[in-house]
Amino acid sequence: MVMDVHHYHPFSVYFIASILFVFFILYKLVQSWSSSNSSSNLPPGPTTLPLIGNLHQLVGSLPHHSLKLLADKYGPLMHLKLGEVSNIIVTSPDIAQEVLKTHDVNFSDRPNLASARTVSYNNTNIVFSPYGEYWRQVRKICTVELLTTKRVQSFQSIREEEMVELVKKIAASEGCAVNLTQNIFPMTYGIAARAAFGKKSRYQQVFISKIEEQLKLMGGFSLADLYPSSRVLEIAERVKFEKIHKEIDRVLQDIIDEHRNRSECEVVEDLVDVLLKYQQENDSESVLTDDNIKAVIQDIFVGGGETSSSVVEWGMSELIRNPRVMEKAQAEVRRVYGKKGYVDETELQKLIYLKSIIKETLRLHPPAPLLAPRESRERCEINGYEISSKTRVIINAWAIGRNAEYWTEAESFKPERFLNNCIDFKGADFAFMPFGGGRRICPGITFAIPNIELPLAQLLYHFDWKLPNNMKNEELDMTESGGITLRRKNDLCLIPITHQTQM
Ligand code: HEM
Repeated sequence: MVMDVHHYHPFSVYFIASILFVFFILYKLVQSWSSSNSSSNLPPGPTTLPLIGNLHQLVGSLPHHSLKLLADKYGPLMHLKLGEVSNIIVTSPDIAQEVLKTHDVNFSDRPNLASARTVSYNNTNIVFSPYGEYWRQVRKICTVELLTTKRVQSFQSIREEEMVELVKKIAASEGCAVNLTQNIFPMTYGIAARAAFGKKSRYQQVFISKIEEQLKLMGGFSLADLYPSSRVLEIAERVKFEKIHKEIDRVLQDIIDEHRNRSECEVVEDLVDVLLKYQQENDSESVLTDDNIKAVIQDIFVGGGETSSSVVEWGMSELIRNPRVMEKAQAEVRRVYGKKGYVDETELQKLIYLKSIIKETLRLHPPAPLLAPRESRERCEINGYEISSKTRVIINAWAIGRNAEYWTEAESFKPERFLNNCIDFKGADFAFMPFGGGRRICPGITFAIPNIELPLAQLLYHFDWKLPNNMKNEELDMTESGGITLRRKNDLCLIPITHQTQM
């Protein structure tokens, strides 16, 4: 009996404590549920669940797909709670215009994401730096020194050299299946690397593979970004990236040191030189640290390599699936370059049909389907709904590009829709914005376009193409992969047949 009492007492204390704890959790859940479902003036959206909000509604397919399905039900301005964070999802050109034009300044911030902090040297790259003086400064250096039309033209010989290598490699596999994906990505990265840190660096290959590894880790939603109040998740996120970040950092520091130590006469100025010069010349207040420089070089490298390659890859995929378009494009390229006998940059302006093919590819396969996340700085109203400060903004450019209200036969690949009109991707047409819009629009458009036009023109001029294993054109798999950019899930493998040019 005595034993029983002794045994019973401690148990009952734990028991009561556990009951109280369960009640406390239930109370918190109900509280968070009712607060997230009660605000009357939020944009419409599905009911949120305790703790996870609407996360369960994004499970199972790629985020831009599930967000489109939800928007079909709840409208083009939708509210979702993802984890503990309020988001608005924009799925129409009108609302995109409100965000990117009418309220441009208010939505020019980026959220402070745990997943980005380590790799972006504490948000000191261009993409993730908060809207303000530092962002203005680094963005300006890059646009003025690297991304102007004149500077981009000066990289012409780099592009042409890399293309010759590509054509040679493909021609060597005449009649056999070639993995185009594995040829295109390194080539475009090679161009970006040479523009950013000069003549082929001995670090180039290792840098490319490390960056690809890092991009894979960055794909998908990160728990730490969904629950920013959790210190544990934040630390876990940092640990996840620490090893790869250290490796990349070592390569970048070597590149910077190598640039510092070389003699002036051997220099053809590249981005690293420009940033180092800026570092030396400026007063201590606006000086760039080595970490700032590394953050910016990474931006240019990833922006310059990853996105343009995926457009070339999707463009070739669509051309194979649409033989009529392929023939018309080949006829144009072969007519324009027929006399010359080779493709260079001087005639690219004449490839009107190819340009419309690239626009159509960007409409259906924007490399950044949800652009880059934004965050509101202050409370504001859109369409009569209240958007509080620090709300994250996701613009579903992929869904807007496929919206049947704005595009006829929206799911079909029809480059002709871009002929004889001036719809462009420079930020004025909110139904078509693969490069985003407003003051944080992609600054790399001028750099990107020749990196897409030139390889496509080469591939169309030199080769006819067919699918391996007697596959029919329409059977080509077009599944997308999840990740930071919208790549093909499976590599694109095609058989090249060298085209005999008639002089
Ligand atoms: C087809 C090629 C490309 C596509 C589709 C693309 C797309 C984008 C998008 C959607 C954004 C976010 C814009 C926004 O928030 O509204 C962005 C930002 C950015 N892109 Fe690109 N990009 C491409 C090529 C490039 C290139 C070649 C570079 C540099 C050489 C580059 C550098 C950047 C940078 C630095 C930002 C951050 C801008 C800021 O936050 O102020 N991009 N890009």
